[in-house]
Amino acid sequence: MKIFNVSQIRALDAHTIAHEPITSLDLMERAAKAFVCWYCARFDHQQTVRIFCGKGNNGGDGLAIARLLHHKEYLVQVYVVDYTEQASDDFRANLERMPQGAPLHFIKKQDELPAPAPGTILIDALLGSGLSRPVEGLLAAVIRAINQSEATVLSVDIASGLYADQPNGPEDVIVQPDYTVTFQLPKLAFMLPQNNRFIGDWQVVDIGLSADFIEQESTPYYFTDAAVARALIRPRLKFSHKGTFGHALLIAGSYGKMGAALLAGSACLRSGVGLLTAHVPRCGYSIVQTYMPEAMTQVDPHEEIITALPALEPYSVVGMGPGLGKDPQTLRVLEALIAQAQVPLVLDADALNLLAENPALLQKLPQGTILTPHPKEFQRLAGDAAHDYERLALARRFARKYQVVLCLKGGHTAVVFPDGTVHFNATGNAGMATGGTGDVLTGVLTALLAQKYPAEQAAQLGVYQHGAAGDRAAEQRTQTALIASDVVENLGW
Ligand SMILES: NC(=O)C1=CN([C@@H]2O[C@H](COP(=O)(O)OP(=O)(O)OC[C@H]3O[C@@H](n4cnc5c(N)ncnc54)[C@H](OP(=O)(O)O)[C@@H]3O)[C@@H](O)[C@H]2O)[C@@H](O)CC1
Ligand SMILES: [K+]
Repeated sequence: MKIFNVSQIRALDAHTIAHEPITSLDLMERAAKAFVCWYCARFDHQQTVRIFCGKGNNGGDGLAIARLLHHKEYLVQVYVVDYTEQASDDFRANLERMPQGAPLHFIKKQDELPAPAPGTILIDALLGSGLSRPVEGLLAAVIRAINQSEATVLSVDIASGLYADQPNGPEDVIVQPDYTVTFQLPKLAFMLPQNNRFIGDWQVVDIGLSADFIEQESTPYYFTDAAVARALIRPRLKFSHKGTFGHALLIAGSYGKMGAALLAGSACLRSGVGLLTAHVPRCGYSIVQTYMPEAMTQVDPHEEIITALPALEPYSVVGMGPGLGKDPQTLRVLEALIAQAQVPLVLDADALNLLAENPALLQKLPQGTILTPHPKEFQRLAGDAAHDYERLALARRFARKYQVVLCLKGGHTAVVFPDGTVHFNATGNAGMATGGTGDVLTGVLTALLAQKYPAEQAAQLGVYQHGAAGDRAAEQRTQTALIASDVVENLGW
């Protein structure tokens, strides 16, 4: 699925109106119906719905939603925030369409706001993607009141006050919804951790905007959902043998951190690799042999850390990083690996920290190497960013410059290709913010590269499946109880 910026969304809107063709008022009606359909599937007639409308098209949506819910005999109260004389044409048309007797209130001053009523549903249709400046005055007061209420808050298209494709200021007044129901395509703002409070559980509803336009319009931003991920999966053919699926080498673990090697290794085994060899310090020998009978073990000469690179000939991919530590001898191994590797690499955790401390190595990374930093590791690699949009720009430049695939881990992990395109991931949950889940991802990616998935597709599919396994684990266990081994247990596609 593509993600468009605001001017592209406007162009898509205009293209649909001109070429379907459909009037903008009918398109607004379609959007309102899609919202109402979503609403009615989740909320019953018991709760009063308070709909707060601005005077642009987002407010027009709000009025149309109010009329449709009123006809369905929901208990609706409509509040038009009358902060300006200006109003969009479709807002005005929908105001005229409000049925006689529908409870419609105009709010000109803050003291005309209704008293809070816990248990109500608030629909936020104040401002949509047309936001052009920080919210002030009466609108800001209404937003503050919405945020202070104990009601369930639903934003139409996007939380009022939140920019769809650029950073907000720290003092900006923005609705904090429980849900955002957005039209046709997700907004870039939904992907970024800094907007966490201003998104809630977001859902896309289809309003039939031009599929041709969406296909032809180019964008650097994409969303990897179930359909995209499914299309990436290669079937395992009947006459395959273990050689078909590659032989992975995993260099991981140190004294006290053998768990990282086990998590990465078992995830690799559960992700379809043909053969796995784990290269671990001597202290890890019986641990790996006992816990992962399916893997072969190569022991390092050193008891506690990795100090030697094994001969690489047998292997079709190398994953390095989980639980390594940063000893100078381990750095030598990483340097040798980067210099000698003729196969794809996955570098994670301490391998990334070693890279950050030795940036000259970045220039030497084989093309298509996958790096999987969490935000702190990325900061060490690429420097500071003032906000998430800047971090995204930094990530795109980094991936282009070093011709690597970056998996910038987070709520919607951003998989950045060497061409600078960004593929945000749909799956995963906050339960996965716990030690070891990153090691699991390294194992999954290593297995996919062993199976000859190109680095870009391995990253996109691996990140998706890792998150999906985490979602299944959270369903079984709850997010609170989820641990990294549960993610391994739930791998499989
Ligand atoms: N995409 C689609 O295909 C469809 C989109 N639809 C809906 O349209 C919405 C976008 O509509 P929209 O462009 O009219 O924007 P919206 O945000 O309602 O209002 C803009 C107005 O507010 C003003 N304004 C801006 N910032 C302000 C501020 N801080 N404080 C005060 N005022 C401010 C701004 O003024 P201006 O910048 O011009 O000075 C302008 O007058 C979209 O989110 C979706 O809900 C659906 O109906 C159907 C299909
Ligand atoms: K809104």
